[in-house]
Amino acid sequence: MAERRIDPEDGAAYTWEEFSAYYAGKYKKKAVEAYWEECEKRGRTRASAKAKAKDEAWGKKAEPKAAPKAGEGQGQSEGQGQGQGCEGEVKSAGNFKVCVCGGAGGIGQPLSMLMALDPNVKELCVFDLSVAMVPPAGVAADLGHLERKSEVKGYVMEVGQKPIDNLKECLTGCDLVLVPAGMPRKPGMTRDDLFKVNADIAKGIVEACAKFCPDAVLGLVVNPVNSIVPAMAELYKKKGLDPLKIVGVTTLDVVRANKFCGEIMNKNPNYINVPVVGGHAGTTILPLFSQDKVAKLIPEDKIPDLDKHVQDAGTDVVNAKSGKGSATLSMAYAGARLGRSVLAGLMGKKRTECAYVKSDITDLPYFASKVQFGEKGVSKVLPIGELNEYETKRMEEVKAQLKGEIETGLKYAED
Ligand SMILES: NC(=O)c1ccc[n+]([C@@H]2O[C@H](COP(=O)([O-])OP(=O)(O)OC[C@H]3O[C@@H](n4cnc5c(N)ncnc54)[C@H](O)[C@@H]3O)[C@@H](O)[C@H]2O)c1
Ligand SMILES: O=C(O)C[C@H](O)C(=O)O
Repeated sequence: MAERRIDPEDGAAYTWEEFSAYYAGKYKKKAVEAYWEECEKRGRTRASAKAKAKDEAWGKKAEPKAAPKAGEGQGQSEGQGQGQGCEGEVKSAGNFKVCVCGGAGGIGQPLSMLMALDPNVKELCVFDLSVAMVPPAGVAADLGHLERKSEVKGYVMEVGQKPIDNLKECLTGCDLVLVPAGMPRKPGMTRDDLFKVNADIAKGIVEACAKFCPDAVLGLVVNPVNSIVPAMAELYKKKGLDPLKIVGVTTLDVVRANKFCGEIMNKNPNYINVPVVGGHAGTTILPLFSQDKVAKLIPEDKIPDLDKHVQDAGTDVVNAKSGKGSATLSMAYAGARLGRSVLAGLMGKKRTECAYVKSDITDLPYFASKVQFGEKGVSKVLPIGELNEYETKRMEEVKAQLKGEIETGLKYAED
């Protein structure tokens, strides 16, 4: 039987013939060969055997790999279907309902587009306020013309109303709710300055999710992530729900670390995956360059500046946009990367991404680290791994800063 290898892009196993045919024309032959060499060898997994059997039962040939690699992110796959039953309540591919709250905003529109393009999304709900720059129904009508199977619906709410009174149809049945609803920074502001206004916005949405889609994974993009995630996760806990359904989206830090590392090392960032741990603001952002096979070759004297570049990247975009918002397009890209991984996990294909969640891997109750997504959302919060001397020192700074930001969130949940 021909050898199959797992493509980290979608976690499925392919023969060299399938793999090279898919990437031919997208990448040079040498790059495809190098990528194949990096892919884990594996006999056909239970999940892919199952998918094939299902396809045959439908009289279909196995579908070609669904999404182009160029311009799209890659979650790391971990032993697709192995050690984890694919039977039971696992949802099948292409059947997910996703909502983007704040879906007509700067991040919301491109994020909605990327999610509408995701072959696993059957229904996409774009929710926003009537004062949004475009009516959500307009965004939905526009996205509804993409030649994809996803059905896109718009939901609008008047300012001052409550999501819990308005979002029953929108949220019921959702598997994933992405939340870029809230105010962005202007030059001179910290993310913390957004706390009160954005926590109130997030609370309204989270309360509605608790009622209408308590099993959904909630990806909170809204800042300050370091405080809003603890606040919302504690609210979930109080309602008897799983606080690990609340996931702080820190994928953009990973995307930036990969990109900047690729620039320095003259390598394709698609082959780099630097874990970024801690939190999502200033010094709490800690890229672990020592843990990636390309990044660990960066000369030691270049690390402090590169680390700072990743920490400051959000502020650099805020300043470059001169008062007209913060990162939107790169954030949408990063959010869609996380979204794809969450949906893959729900389908029974484990994926690993960094995210900021309730955690016991340090002495802080919330922390960003590698997280494994599985059939119910977060299935494992993975340990930080080995740190070098520089990273060990930085970790102390991270914890000192993050502690206070977590407390802000916990206090909000108490009040
Ligand atoms: N986690 C990250 O890495 C990251 C990266 C970039 C931006 N952000 C944050 O994402 C948030 C959104 O940024 P943006 O640039 O898209 O802002 P934006 O102002 O362009 O869009 C926000 C949208 O949220 C909507 N909104 C406000 N209140 C709402 C409510 N109660 N219900 C539904 N929708 C509501 C607004 O109408 C608007 O359309 C900001 O808080 C920003 O700081 C996070
Ligand atoms: O910097 C911001 O305010 C937005 C976001 O957190 C980012 O990192 O780009």
